[in-house]
Amino acid sequence: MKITVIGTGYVGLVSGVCYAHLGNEVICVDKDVQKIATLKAGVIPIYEPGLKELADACMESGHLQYTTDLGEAIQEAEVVIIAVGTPPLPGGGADLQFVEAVAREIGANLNGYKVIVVKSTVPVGTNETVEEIIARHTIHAFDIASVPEFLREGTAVSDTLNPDRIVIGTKSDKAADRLSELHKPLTNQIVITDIRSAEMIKYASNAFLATKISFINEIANLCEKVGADVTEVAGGMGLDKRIGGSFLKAGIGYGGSCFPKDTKALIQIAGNVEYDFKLLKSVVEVNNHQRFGVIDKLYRALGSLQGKRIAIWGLAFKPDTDDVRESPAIEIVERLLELGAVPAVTDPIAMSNFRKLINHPSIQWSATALEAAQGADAVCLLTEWQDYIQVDLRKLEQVMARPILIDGRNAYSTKQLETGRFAYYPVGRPALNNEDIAIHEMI
Ligand SMILES: NC(=O)c1ccc[n+]([C@@H]2O[C@H](COP(=O)([O-])OP(=O)(O)OC[C@H]3O[C@@H](n4cnc5c(N)ncnc54)[C@H](O)[C@@H]3O)[C@@H](O)[C@H]2O)c1
Ligand SMILES: O=c1ccn([C@@H]2O[C@H](COP(=O)(O)OP(=O)(O)O[C@H]3O[C@H](CO)[C@@H](O)[C@H](O)[C@H]3O)[C@@H](O)[C@H]2O)c(=O)[nH]1
Repeated sequence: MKITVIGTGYVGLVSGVCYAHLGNEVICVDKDVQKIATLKAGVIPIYEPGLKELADACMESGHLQYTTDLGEAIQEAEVVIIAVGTPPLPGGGADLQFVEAVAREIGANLNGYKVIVVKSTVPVGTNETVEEIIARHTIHAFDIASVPEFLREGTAVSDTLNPDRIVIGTKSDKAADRLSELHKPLTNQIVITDIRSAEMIKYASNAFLATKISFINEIANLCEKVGADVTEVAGGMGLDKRIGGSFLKAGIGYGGSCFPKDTKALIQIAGNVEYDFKLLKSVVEVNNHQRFGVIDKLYRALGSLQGKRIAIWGLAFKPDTDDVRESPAIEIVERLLELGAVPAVTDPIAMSNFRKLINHPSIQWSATALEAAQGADAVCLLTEWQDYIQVDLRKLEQVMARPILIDGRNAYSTKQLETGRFAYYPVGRPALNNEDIAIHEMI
């Protein structure tokens, strides 16, 4: 099938490469001239395991092309996929300007029947707006379909090639058949539904996963007070098939380009029809608060943070990505700076993206975990990178000024900790060797 994917971000690039890998003829388009030049040179502008190898092979086989020429790319295609960004507006709603601009371009360039797919995450009703915009600019027939994307960053290629389901929302049998044909090699689990339900499935899925995370974080906070261990609790809960064990890892809360944005957008979608989504508002509130548990524990361990060197391990919102969008590390580092601490930050690949957001003179940029920990009063693990989990704790203890380890991701086992004398503060599990100095009301 001839496919054009508009937008070569995490979703557009990964989807385009994977469709090409399946043997389709794919053109990936972006208006960012620099990005397309980089891609043409064989360099992948995002960190995503396995993507480069797949993209190289598809380029070599001639199944994948990159261009900035949107008009020609649209004319070449049987299926046009919109995968541009829908970033949050200041009020929390989704900014649809990129989607709408692309719709106008599609309308202006249609040269015959095509299936137009909206893969970007968009509020309910947006596909209908896209349809109207295209129709206003063309005399040609076309069908519209909502095919939301469920990939996760860091595992985007394997998620795309092995999806749990493909959702196709359309009122056209022809579009449903064509898109089922395209996705059949990936899964038998193809859900054909109406457009509005497809749009809602995406938001409801993200909101539900975010709810699981906030729920387990609340249970973790309670576990700390009653002396239970949240990892045991989550393990015991997750064995119930009705609950399921995934997305029950307590920590410093969710970040990234999707959960924070999509939960707020769904609250606004509800508000627009005078529905007060109380549960989801609480999910967001719990998440916003959860990250400051790290600061609270630093206070308990150290008292005043003025002048204290605090090593921050991990800046990305999760491992295996260089994405720092809405990473809890941002507000944690900002709070440390406000409190007069000296954050010594490190991340295997997200440092330069983080530096674009915060470049305060007090921040010590460290190349390795041990360098950040050198002379530190405490280490805070914020992203569970393998390198950090496997660090030699004996060596760590030797380089630190005080052996205090705040584990924001419950990444260390009790067995690992037996080797050192760390005052250890996990999330929702009993602390070890702690002699709390001060307990402050932080928020
Ligand atoms: N990032 C994820 O993990 C993920 C997963 C599922 C769904 N989504 C959703 O998919 C959409 C895309 O997300 P992303 O993270 O890939 O975004 P992104 O910001 O990484 O990439 C968007 C790309 O679209 C390009 N673009 C914007 N306007 C354009 C135009 N007129 N013509 C051509 N290119 C244009 C931009 O230059 C950019 O390269 C969003 O709606 C997002 O919510 C994202
Ligand atoms: O048990 C858990 C699971 C995740 N997280 C955090 O939640 C955030 C999001 O993680 P994850 O879902 O793995 O990454 P994303 O790439 O943001 O993917 C989510 O957002 C995408 C964009 O909409 C969707 O396509 C995916 O299905 C959805 O999982 C990260 O900060 C994680 O640290 C937890 O704190 N506890």
